[in-house]
Amino acid sequence: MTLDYQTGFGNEFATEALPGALPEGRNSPQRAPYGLYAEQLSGTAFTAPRHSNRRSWLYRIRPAAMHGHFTPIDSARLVSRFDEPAASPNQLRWDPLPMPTEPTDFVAGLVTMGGNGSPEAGSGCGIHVYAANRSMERYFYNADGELLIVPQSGALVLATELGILRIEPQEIAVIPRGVRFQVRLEGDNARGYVCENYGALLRLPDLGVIGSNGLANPRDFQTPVACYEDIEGDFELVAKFQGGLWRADIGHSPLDVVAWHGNFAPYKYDLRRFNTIGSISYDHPDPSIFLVLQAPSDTPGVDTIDFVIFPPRWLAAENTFRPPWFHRNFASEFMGLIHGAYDAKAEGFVPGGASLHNCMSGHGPDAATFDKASAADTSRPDRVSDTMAFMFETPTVIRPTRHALESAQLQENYAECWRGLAKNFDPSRR
Ligand SMILES: O=C(O)Cc1cc(O)ccc1O
Ligand SMILES: [Fe+2]
Repeated sequence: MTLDYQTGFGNEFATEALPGALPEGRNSPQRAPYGLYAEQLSGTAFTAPRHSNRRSWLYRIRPAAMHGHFTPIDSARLVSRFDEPAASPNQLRWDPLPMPTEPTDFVAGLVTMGGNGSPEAGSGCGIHVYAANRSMERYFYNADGELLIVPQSGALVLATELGILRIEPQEIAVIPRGVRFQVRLEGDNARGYVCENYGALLRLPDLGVIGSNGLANPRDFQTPVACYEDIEGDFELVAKFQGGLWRADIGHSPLDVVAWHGNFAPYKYDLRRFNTIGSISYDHPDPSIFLVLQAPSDTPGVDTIDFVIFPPRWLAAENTFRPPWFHRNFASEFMGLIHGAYDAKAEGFVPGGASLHNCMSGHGPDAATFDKASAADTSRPDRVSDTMAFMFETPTVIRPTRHALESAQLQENYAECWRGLAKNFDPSRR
C-alpha cells in the first residue's frame, strides 16, 4: 500500500480527499461543501499560547456526536491507576509478551506494565505493551491522552479519522487524544510498546548549543492526508475515558472525515532517520542527547515523559568506557528493545522485552559487557550496529502494575547480571 503524507512537525496542515471539500476563508461556513458537517477537535486549552495551541477542523459525513449510549466494559489488563501494589526499588526485567492464541485485537492486546500520574490529574503516563493477532473491527479513541506507539514486531496500518498511516518496527506513531482509529495488522500478529501521555503534548526538544538541526529533524515527521470511509453497518465505538473502557453502538464508520485542516493530527517518524549526536573526544554523554520527543511539565527543563532512543552509531570516545556507565538516576527508566541487541546488556534483554530501573536504583552494563568494554581497543572508532533500543523516562517513579509484577515474563534473576562483577580494587596498583 502506498500512502501519501504531509511533512513537518505540528504544522498547519490542510488536506482534502475531494476537490473543494475544505471551506475557504472561514472554518465554519453556513453550509459546508458536499453537505459535510464542520467540527472542531481541540487538543489544548483554547487559551494555550499560540506556539503550543493545537486544534483541527474536520469536515465529515456525520458529526462525532452520533452514536449510541456508552456503557462500561472490562478493561482487562489495561489500567490507569498506579496506587497499588507498592513500588519496590528492585531492578526489574521482563521477557517479551507471548503472541496471543485467542483472537485479540490491538485494544484487547494492551497490557499495562506501569505508570505514574493519572488521566484525572492530566499528567504522567501509562506504559503498556501489546500483542495482537487480529485487525480491529471496532473503532477506538482515547480521551485520557495521546498514544505513542512503538511497534517491535509486525507492521501496523493505523486507519484514523484524519487519514491512514503505516508503521513498521523502527518507526513510531502518535495518535492524538480523542482521534478515532483502528489498528489493522499487516501480518498474522504484532507486538510492541505504547506510552499513553496524560499530560502536555509530546513535542520536539529545543536544541540549545546543538544548533538549528539535529536529533529528530521536523521534516522527517509525516502526517496522513485525508481519506474517508462512507460505510454504514452495526459497528462498535470503544472509548478509553478516565481509566476505563466504554462501548457504544455506532451505525457508520467514524472514519468519515473528507477534509481537514489544522495542527492537531496523527504523525509518524522513522527512528532510523534520527541524527545521533555523541562524543567525539571522551566520555558518554547523558542519554538526553538521544531525546526524540518530550512531554513538558510546568517546570522549565523538566519533562513528564522523555522518549529516548539508542540507535546504531559510531563510538569514537578515546580512553573511555564506551557503553552506558554505571549510574543511579533521579529519573525512572522503562526501556524496551525494538531491534537487535542493546550495548549495555550482553544477554537477557531481548527484542520485545522490557526493563525498569526506578529512581536511584543502581544499574548499568552487565558483568560480561563491563569486561568486554574494559578491554576494548578505543584507539579507533567502533560501530554499534543492528540495534534500536528506547527508553520512556519520567521524573516520577514508574509504578509497576500487579500484572507486571505477577507476570510469567518477569525475570526472577535479573539482578544477577551484576553479581559477577569482580572486585578489581588493588591499593598497590594504579
Ligand atoms: O540505563 C540505560 O542503559 C540507559 C542509559 C544510557 C546512558 O548512556 C546513560 C544513562 C542511562 O540511563
Ligand atoms: Fe539507565
